[in-house]
Amino acid sequence: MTAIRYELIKKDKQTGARLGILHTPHGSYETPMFMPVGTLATVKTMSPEELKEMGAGVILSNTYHLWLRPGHEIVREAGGLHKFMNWDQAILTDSGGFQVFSLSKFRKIEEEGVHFRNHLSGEKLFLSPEKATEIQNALGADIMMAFDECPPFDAEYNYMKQSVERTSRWAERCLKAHSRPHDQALFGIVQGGGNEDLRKQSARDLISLDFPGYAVGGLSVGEPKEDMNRVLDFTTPLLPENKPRYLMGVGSPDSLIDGAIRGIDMFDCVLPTRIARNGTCMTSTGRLVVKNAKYARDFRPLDENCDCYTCRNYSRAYIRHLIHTNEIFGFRLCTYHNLHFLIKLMEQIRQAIREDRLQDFRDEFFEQYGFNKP
Ligand SMILES: O=c1[nH]cnc2cc3nc(NCCN4CCOCC4)[nH]c3cc12
Repeated sequence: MTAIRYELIKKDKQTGARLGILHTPHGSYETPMFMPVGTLATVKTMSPEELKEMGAGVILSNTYHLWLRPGHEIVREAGGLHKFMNWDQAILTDSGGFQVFSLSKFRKIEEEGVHFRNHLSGEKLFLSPEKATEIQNALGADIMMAFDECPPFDAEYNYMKQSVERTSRWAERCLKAHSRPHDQALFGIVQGGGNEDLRKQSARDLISLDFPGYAVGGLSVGEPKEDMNRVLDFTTPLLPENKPRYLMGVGSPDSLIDGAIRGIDMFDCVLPTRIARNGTCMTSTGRLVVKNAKYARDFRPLDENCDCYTCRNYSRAYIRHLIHTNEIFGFRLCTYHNLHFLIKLMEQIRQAIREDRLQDFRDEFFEQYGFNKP
């Protein structure tokens, strides 16, 4: 018996989307789902109560960042991440591989692991599949990720092939090092860039190791959205229907819809929380940069179709004033709204799957939001 179980409820008749339930030791959640990112054991400016109020279920934290600060041993002594951050729902931790590649200029990849520098102090560090697994076992997230390499999307074919094969060997080492498989589900991460044969090889290798869930990695790294969709078109069908599929680092409204259409169940991204702190908000008619002077006397809510706490109680003029004066409450109001917007979008996607009309929903949403039609 593994820590999590994916229950397939129904498939959309118009697309490759599916409605499911992800059962975890900290609750069961409908999929497709969006997972807010709380890199340093907090979804920036949000309290656990506010996250629950808006319908957040699974949230993310980052192995690399928590390893550096406060250190995984402190989190272990606190009783694990759930206790430490007072979050009694589900948690997923990324394995640190992506952060090493995205944060550290100097890095040396060897079979054993990756040598790199602490992005804060410059001190030399080393992460291996075993170390990344030990850290995640100490953090105690319900879902943890295998230690992988996320190469550039346009990496040279032979490099990409070597990287996929090493990531598969690392995945097996993570499984062997994993000390709590009944409490924490370890997901494998499919790599291979934009190469169909390498994606097939990576999926085959990982499926042979029988993970309880699979992530599609190596995407949302700057490649055009058409490339991401093309890769998903031939990758998600390779993955077992009865296991969850997680597309890492994806969180714009169009990509969430297009990922769900291609059979993705789980998404995460810093986008909604990051742009909120810059005063940029997602609304049903497109992005709204509330700090723009044109909203100085606009007393409407951010989004007239939204019933979130922010939109029920505050105006664009007030939020603009807060962002303009660098008031933290302004960041909180925009963050609350953006996360609520994406969590509600996932509910609309799930309802469209129930009604076998996700393609129609995509067309309506793209039209209203202002995304160009395919
Ligand atoms: O292959 C991966 N392996 C393990 N973790 C990942 C995390 C990932 N996160 C992204 N993209 C995040 C892109 N963000 C979009 C918003 O702005 C910040 C970056 N792509 C990712 C790929 C991987």
